Amino acid sequence: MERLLVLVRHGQSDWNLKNLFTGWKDPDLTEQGVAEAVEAGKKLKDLKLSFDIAFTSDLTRAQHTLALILEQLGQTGLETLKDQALNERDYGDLTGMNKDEAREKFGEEQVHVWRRSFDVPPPGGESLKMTAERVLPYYHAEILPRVLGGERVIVAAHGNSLRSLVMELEGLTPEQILKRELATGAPIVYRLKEDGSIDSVQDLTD
Ligand SMILES: O=C(O)[C@@H](CO)OP(=O)(O)O
Repeated sequence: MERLLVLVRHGQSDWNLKNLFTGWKDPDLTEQGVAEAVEAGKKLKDLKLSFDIAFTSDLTRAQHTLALILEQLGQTGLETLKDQALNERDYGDLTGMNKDEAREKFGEEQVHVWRRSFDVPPPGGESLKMTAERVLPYYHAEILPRVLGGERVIVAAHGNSLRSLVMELEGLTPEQILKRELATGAPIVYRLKEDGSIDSVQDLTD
């Protein structure tokens, strides 16, 4: 049995381009983001992958990325489950703020802690730990059983919701996940063992 799980972060969004904290805000993809999603679809097609079910968040940039990938695969209309459990981490009061301006205002170190520490939430928002506390129960209840049951699964979501999933899958420590960045539009292809641990991983980042 194949037990295929592909994770892909959405392509560049309008707010990625403008360098704004995005979180639960809902900007669409830029032209470059569209191109990245199409490229992701082509890479999966080159590997001759196809899927039985897709999961995505409640946010446009992830849904749009998934739609463009499925188009490349000739799988438009694939059964897709959308859930806000897979949304980006909520950036709270930082949402909409320019990341460079935030560094000037609060200091480089503080902003880095808010962006990449495991358990320090940005003011009014979610830490990676809090994000994991909603992503992982959803993963274990809805996604993993499908993979273990032999359905080929693709998940299109966000930098931090996927980092929390990668942390669990790859067994990374809070220190290791701090340094793990996910590129926009770069699929990671996992094949899992019967117990849900990783059999093989192929990162399709250029
Ligand atoms: O703004 C955001 O929502 C995220 C993802 O783009 O940013 P960061 O890289 O700071 O986690």
